[in-house]
Amino acid sequence: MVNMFVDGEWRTDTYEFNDEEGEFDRQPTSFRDRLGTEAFPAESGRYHLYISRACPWAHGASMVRSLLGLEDHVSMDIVDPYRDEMGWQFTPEKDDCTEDSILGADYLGELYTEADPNYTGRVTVPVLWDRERETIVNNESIEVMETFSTAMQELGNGVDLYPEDVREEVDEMVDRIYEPINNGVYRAGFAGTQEVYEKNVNRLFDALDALDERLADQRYLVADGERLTLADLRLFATLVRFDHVYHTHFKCNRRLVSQYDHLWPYVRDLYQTSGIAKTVNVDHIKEHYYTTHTDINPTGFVAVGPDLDFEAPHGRDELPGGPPAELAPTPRGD
Ligand SMILES: N[C@@H](CCC(=O)N[C@@H](CS)C(=O)NCC(=O)O)C(=O)O
Repeated sequence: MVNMFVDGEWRTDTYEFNDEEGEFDRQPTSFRDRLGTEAFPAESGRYHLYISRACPWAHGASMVRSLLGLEDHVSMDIVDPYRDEMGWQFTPEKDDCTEDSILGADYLGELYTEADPNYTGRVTVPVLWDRERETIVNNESIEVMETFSTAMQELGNGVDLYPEDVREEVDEMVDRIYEPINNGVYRAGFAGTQEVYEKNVNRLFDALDALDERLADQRYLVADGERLTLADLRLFATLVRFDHVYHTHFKCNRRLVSQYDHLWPYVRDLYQTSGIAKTVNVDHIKEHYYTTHTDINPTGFVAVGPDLDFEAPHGRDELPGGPPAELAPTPRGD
C-alpha cells in the first residue's frame, strides 16, 4: 500500500503498489507547468526546489541546479531521508536536512495541499515551488531538469547541459534508459512475482551491458560522446546508488556497477566533475531505502557495504571531449 492524498485528505489505505500483473505501477505526476512561460517567467529568487538527497529523480534536479550555477537564483530545501506514514518530512536537526523555508511546514504534503486543497496523488520529490503564485510549478524531475536548462540557463554560469543541436538525441537517450534502468531498478525491487522480478532484472542488466559497451570508447552518452548532458545525469543518478542500495535492497545483483569496465570509471568521472560530489549523500541514500521500504526490508537494517571510492582516478580524460571549462574537475570533485 502507498500513502497519498485523495481529495486533499491524507490516506494510508489507498492503492496497491503493483498492477494485476505484479508490475510496479508508478503514478503520473500532476503539476506540469514550465518556467519561461507568461505565468512562470524565469526570474532570479522566485523559485524554490524541494529535494530528497536519497531520491534519484530529485538528484537530477539538484545536479542541474548546481552545474548550471543556479544556486543563488533557485533556493533549495532538503527533506529527511526517512519517509514515515505521513510522507516526506522536514527535520532540520538532522545532518544535511533543512527546515521548510517557505511555509515552515512539518511535512512536504502541506505544500501540495497549499497548492491544491483538493489534491489527489502522491507526495513526491522533486517539487519546484513558485513564491509569487504560492503554488507548485512542476513535480516531474525531467521537466524540472529541462526547464532549468532552457528557461533559467542564462541566469547561470554559461554551462549548457541541453544544447539545442543535440536536444533530440538527449531526449531519445533519456527515454531509452528510463524504463529498463532508472525505473527498472524499482520494477525489480517492487515486483509482485518472481517472474516479474526476473524479467526486470534481466532487462536492466541487458541495458547496462549495452551502455558499458557504448561507453568503452566515448566519454558521455550522446553528442558523439563529447559533451556532458542531461542524459548522463539521469544515468548517473541511478548508477551512483546502485551498489549501495539497488544491488542488495532491490536484488539487482547480477553484477555490481563497480565490476563494469567502463560504467564504473564513468561514474567516477561524473562524480569528480565539479559541482556533482556535493549533491551526493550516500548516508541519506542508504538510510532512505533500507529504512523506508519495510515491506521489502522488514528489519530496517541498513546494509554496511560496499566500500566504494568515487574519488579514485578514472582515466577517462583520454577520451575525446570533456566537461565544460566552467566545470573543470577539482581534486576532491567539489
Ligand atoms: N516521476 C517522478 C517520480 C518522483 C518520485 O517517485 N519520487 C519518489 C522518491 S525517489 C517519491 O517522492 N516517492 C514518494 C511516494 O511515492 O509516496 C519524477 O521523476 O519526478
